Amino acid sequence: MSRDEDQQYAAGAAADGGVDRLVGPEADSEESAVEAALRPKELGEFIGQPKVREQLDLVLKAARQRNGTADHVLLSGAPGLGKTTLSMIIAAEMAAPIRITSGPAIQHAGDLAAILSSLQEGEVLFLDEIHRMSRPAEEMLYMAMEDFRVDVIVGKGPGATAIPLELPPFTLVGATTRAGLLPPPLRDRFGFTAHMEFYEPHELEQVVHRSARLLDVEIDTDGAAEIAGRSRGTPRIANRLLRRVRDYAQVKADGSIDQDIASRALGVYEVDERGLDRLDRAVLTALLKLFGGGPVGLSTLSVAVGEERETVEEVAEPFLVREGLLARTPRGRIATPAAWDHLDMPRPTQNPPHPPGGSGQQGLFGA
Ligand SMILES: Nc1ncnc2c1ncn2[C@@H]1O[C@H](COP(=O)(O)OP(=O)(O)OP(=O)(O)O)[C@@H](O)[C@H]1O
Repeated sequence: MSRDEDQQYAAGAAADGGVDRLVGPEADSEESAVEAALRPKELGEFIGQPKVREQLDLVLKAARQRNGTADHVLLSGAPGLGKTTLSMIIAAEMAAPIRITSGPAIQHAGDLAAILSSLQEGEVLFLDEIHRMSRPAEEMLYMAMEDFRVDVIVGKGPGATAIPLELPPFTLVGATTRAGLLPPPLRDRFGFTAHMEFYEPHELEQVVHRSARLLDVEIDTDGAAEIAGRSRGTPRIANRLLRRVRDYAQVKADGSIDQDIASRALGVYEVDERGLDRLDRAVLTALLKLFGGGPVGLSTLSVAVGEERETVEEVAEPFLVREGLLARTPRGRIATPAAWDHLDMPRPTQNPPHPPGGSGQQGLFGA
């Protein structure tokens, strides 16, 4: 297909709202049904995270042998790495039902009491974003986790009384993107804590192959590798990119995916070989072209790319930092040598020029 045809395809995709932050790690509102279909259902099907799998397998097997309830589990890690999936696997492996809720949905202790008091014996309670629960709910959870009991407060003021309520044993699976935000008394009440890492490219390749099989799409090894390499270490993004490449293959070719199709399709969606999208590249390009690689302040950089400060800081920068393309320093943002290479720009041979009114200090290329 010609470049013009690809551009027309891109315009059509944009009109569908399809190109907006294709590489964002959070699920978008329409994604949950598709994700449900692609979730591994048992531990043996779960790809990657070998240590977490091995340890969790022991925890669950031991609980089953004792005919007991599994210890409370805390899962931490970036969005889209499989925390929800793993919580469902825990329930399935324990042949237990699962209740799913999230920290922001529990604003009052009463909300939590209602959920806890309706749990069945052995049920798994998945509490996503557990670090965003209200303080009173969090305190109620301490007792529930440790003693399987809550005090329900009836009445207000001096006449208020606490009525103790026994709970059946249950397994709490808490998920958080930042374990460090949890108060230590809460963290300490989990019997098993697992940190989920970003996935290796070969693991994401397996995710892509598995999802392609479930979606009934033909894909070869190089096609899967191409998608995996652009998926930012995140299965959710790998699955999303696969679906977009599938669209392209269906509309523009015979429906099967090879490296050429994958690379053209993701070119249309402006996701480059390393997984950077348009916003990431705009930030990097401004940093290199306008500010000679920095250091430059976040506000200035944001104005230069026409985005909010928060967008640059929270949406673009974390991945650029993780990829070793940008560094945050007390003097401002600086590009690393790898950034010049990635954008195919010659590395400056001496100290980069300083931004107008800049600090006059040296960037990574400094002596
Ligand atoms: N190890 C894995 N193997 C295969 N597919 C996976 C794996 N981990 C995640 N996925 C897929 O990635 C998608 C996102 O996973 P999941 O919803 O579990 O992530 P999460 O960490 O709970 O994200 P969030 O924090 O945003 O809720 C799901 O469709 C799931 O099928």
